Amino acid sequence: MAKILVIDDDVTFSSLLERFLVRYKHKVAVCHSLKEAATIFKSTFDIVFLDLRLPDGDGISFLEKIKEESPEVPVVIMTNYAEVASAVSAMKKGAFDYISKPFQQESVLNVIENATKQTDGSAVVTKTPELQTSVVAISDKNTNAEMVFGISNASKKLAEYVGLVAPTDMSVLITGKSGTGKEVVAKSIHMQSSRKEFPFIAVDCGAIPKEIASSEFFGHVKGSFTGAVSDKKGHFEEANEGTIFLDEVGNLSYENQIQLLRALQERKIKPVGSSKEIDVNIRILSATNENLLKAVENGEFREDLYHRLNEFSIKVPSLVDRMEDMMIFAEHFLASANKQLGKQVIGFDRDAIICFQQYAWPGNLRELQNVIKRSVLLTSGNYITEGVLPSELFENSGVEDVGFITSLSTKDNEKALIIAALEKTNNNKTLAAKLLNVSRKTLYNKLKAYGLDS
Ligand SMILES: Nc1ncnc2c1ncn2[C@@H]1O[C@H](COP(=O)(O)OP(=O)(O)OP(=O)(O)O)[C@@H](O)[C@H]1O
Repeated sequence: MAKILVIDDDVTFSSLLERFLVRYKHKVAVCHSLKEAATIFKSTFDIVFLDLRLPDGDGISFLEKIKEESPEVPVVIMTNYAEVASAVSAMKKGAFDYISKPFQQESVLNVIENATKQTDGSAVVTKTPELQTSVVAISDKNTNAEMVFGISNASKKLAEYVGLVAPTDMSVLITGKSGTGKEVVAKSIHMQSSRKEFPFIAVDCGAIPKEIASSEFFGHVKGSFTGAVSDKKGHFEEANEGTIFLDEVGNLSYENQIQLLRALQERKIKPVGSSKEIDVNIRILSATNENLLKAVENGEFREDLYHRLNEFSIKVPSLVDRMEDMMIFAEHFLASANKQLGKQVIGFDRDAIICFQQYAWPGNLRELQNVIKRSVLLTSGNYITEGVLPSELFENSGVEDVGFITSLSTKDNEKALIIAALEKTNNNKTLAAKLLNVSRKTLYNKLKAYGLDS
């Protein structure tokens, strides 16, 4: 286990590297500017991964500073292919080695092994406890056991809304396409609320036949109908003091909607066949992947119930709208697939990652999770390769552009993507701009900035 400092302003890249290193039990601190790096850096780090181009200065100057103050700390330069010459000159100035972006997982592991071998070990025992704590805190910020918070703006907004509404007792309607993680969001709201010690009961409203819905929700007494051989508690009573999550709430029959509304208004339920009312104190979270407002307009869903359920609404983004998070989720699903299947697949090779980036993921996170689990099962080597990915990932889904759009948001492969887009469109700038989802003007500015305008 090494203590590693990553200095890179590319948030996506540094987050991927951080997660990868943490998976290998390293302690990682990340900073995105030289100013931040200057405050956090101490000789107690075993290795520093340093980008050469930072917003507030040149990585080489920071390398020189480290070599002056703590010459024993190995510094690994991170470069684009185009910058290899600068990396070599950095090595002349004392850098230990360099890795190219996007990083090959094996190269990173090798460089760490070599770098830690060369240090004499004394640095490891001189670490301060305070540093260890702060480093762990940084590494843990994006995950908890079940839910991964991404780094995209859409994910940040989602986490913010969840954090805001969770401590209140408001009913929340969670919308979003199938497989985006609506139930995970509901659970997270429950776990961040004062009801977290009480039950979280998830009910799939789409799976309950309308004839038995009231018995499922409110329970029944023995003998109240054929088959009611004993008293049964309903979901509302089971969830008492806690949270009930009504998934696919749009599928409830009109009659069941009336019963549900009554229970919500009166906060009392009456089991089928019983004359006794039972007080319930529950919070309602519900989810739908349909347009419930349209169902209201069409008279299929009661407007009064809609407003009861929708005191606050949260939209969970589709995976294509949070592609910056994709590899974070992929790493998370890889770790759980390894655990479930007793395998030790290390990661994804470059072509597999590109394939992931160019696919539309209509089934969202659930599909990504399934693809990864299947791939882990089929992988006999250390890395998931294109060869084990299902064929639908290679079919032209019409969203090839999506890979470009999202990738373009990361600085380091921007130039390569622009070149690829120009090649693909035979140098037609209008089409290339369309493919990259930027305006022609933006493309011209970027061509100029990268010296591609000649
Ligand atoms: N933030 C997350 N972190 C980790 N895993 C997640 C996250 N969001 C979703 N998942 C996983 O993705 C899968 C789909 O999530 P979930 O069942 O919550 O989606 P959903 O939107 O409720 O789907 P549906 O509309 O089909 O009911 C689950 O296996 C879940 O564990």
